[in-house]
Order: sequence, then structure tokens, then C-alpha cells
Amino acid sequence: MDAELFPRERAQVAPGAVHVPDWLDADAQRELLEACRAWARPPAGLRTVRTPGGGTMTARQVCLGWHWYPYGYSRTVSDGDGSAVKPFPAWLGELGRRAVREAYATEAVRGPVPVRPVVCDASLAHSVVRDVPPSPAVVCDTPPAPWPPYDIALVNFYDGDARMGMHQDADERSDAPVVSLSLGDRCVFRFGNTETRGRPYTDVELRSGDLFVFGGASRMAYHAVPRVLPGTAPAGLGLVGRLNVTLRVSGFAHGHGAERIMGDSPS
Ligand SMILES: O=C(O)CCC(=O)C(=O)O
Ligand SMILES: [Fe+2]
Repeated sequence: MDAELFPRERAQVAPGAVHVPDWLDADAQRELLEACRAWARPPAGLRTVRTPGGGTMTARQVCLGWHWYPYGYSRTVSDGDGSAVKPFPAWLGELGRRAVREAYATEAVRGPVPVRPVVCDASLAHSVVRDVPPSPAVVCDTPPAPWPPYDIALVNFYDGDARMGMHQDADERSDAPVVSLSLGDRCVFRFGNTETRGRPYTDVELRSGDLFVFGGASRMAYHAVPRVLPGTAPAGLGLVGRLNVTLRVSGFAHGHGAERIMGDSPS
């Protein structure tokens, strides 16, 4: 973590949308980066995503669990090398559950956390659905989250010129919160509303190690990455550019993909 004169505070950006700065400590960031490097290798590795209109997304992407393409999911890299999508590891799902629990907990244990160690399987996350404050500081004795386990990861790599336009994450069938983890260069993350691609929106700076969770009333909010800030990655991380990992719950029946008829354009 960079030395800060004033520590950055966690913030609710919109109902159900929470920014938790410095959620991953330096070791956890390195560990997640190493995992991303392995996932990026072929087969079913990092690829350029082509949109139906003939454009390409500037952020390159690799998927785990389910392969996302504009605009649906499949089990193979149907718009790439045709390989089977890489598996979604259990530890990543556990990280997702913990992220939701900690983002939505008012009194939960805070501060940097390691990537892999798993303390328990509890969750306070169900509270976001009703938009009421979660019960405080119960880490291990709470009911399980009402959603099936996280089973999709989209890993986006941004070089200095890459960006992502306003879009909704709308190809999943589950309303489970989306969990976003950032590594490397800082970026401007634009978090908007559920109705339009325009205002009102809030620009948040996401830095390496930051967590952003959006669920509940914000699950279908439009969001974007209008700008990456090149050269701002932590010196010790060894990453040039920015990586973002979003974790999602598909809500798909086992073995079946899904296609959305009307698509948005996150180019
Ligand atoms: O890179 C980010 O922070 C956001 C990525 C995103 O919105 C997505 O993968 O759908
Ligand atoms: Fe998104």
C-alpha cells in the first residue's frame, strides 16, 4: 500500500455499491497476479474480444468457469481458440463470498486480508437484498448467502490506452453481487445508475488491492472504466498496466450456457 497522508475510507457509492480501499495486501495482490498470469496463458488464454458490430474491446480478457462473449456465456472459447474454458477455482469463490461479506458488514473485521486462507463460510451478504444494515460482526455463525457459489471470473487486462465503455453486467441469471478486484495501475471507475448510461454517476479511483462490490439495488447499474492512469502501479508488484478480476454468480443450470438477445456494448 502506498503511504497516504489520509487513509482512504471505505464508501458506499450507491445503495448496494461499496468501495473498500486496500482490501488485498501486497502479498495477496502478488498471489492474485501470479494466478492471473497463469490463467492468461493459452489455451483459453487472454484474448481480444470482438463485438457484433465489428469493434474490438480495448481491454483484453480471459474467463474462468464460464466463457463470456458479447453477449452470453458458453463453456468453450467459442469466439476464440475453441478450447474449454479454464476451471473456476474454489479458493476464488471463497474470496468472492468473503469480499461480499466484508463489503456489506458494518462491523466486520476490516483491513487487508490474504487471498487464500479461508476462515469460515459465513455471510452477511443477504442483508443487501433488503437494503437494511447487516447484523454486526458475526463472522462464523451467520446463515449462508442466499446465492449459489461464485462460478464466473472475468479477468480484464488494460494497458495505458485501454478503457471500457458504460455497460451493465447483464448476462448472468443470478442477482448475486458482482465482486471487483483491481491490481496494478490506478483507474477511474465510473459508477452510474440503473436507467441510463449517463448521469448521475460517481467517478471513483480504483487502486491496486481495492475491492468494489455492487449488488442489491445497484446490481444492474451501468459502469465503465473511462481512464487508466499509466505508471501508477505499486513499485513492488511487478505489473505494467491494470488487471481487474470480476467474480459473478451465473445462476445457470449446470452444463448450460445462456445468451442474451439484446446486448449492451462494453467496448
Ligand atoms: O475493470 C473494471 O474495473 C470493470 C470491469 C467490468 O466492468 C467488467 O468486466 O464487466
Ligand atoms: Fe462490468
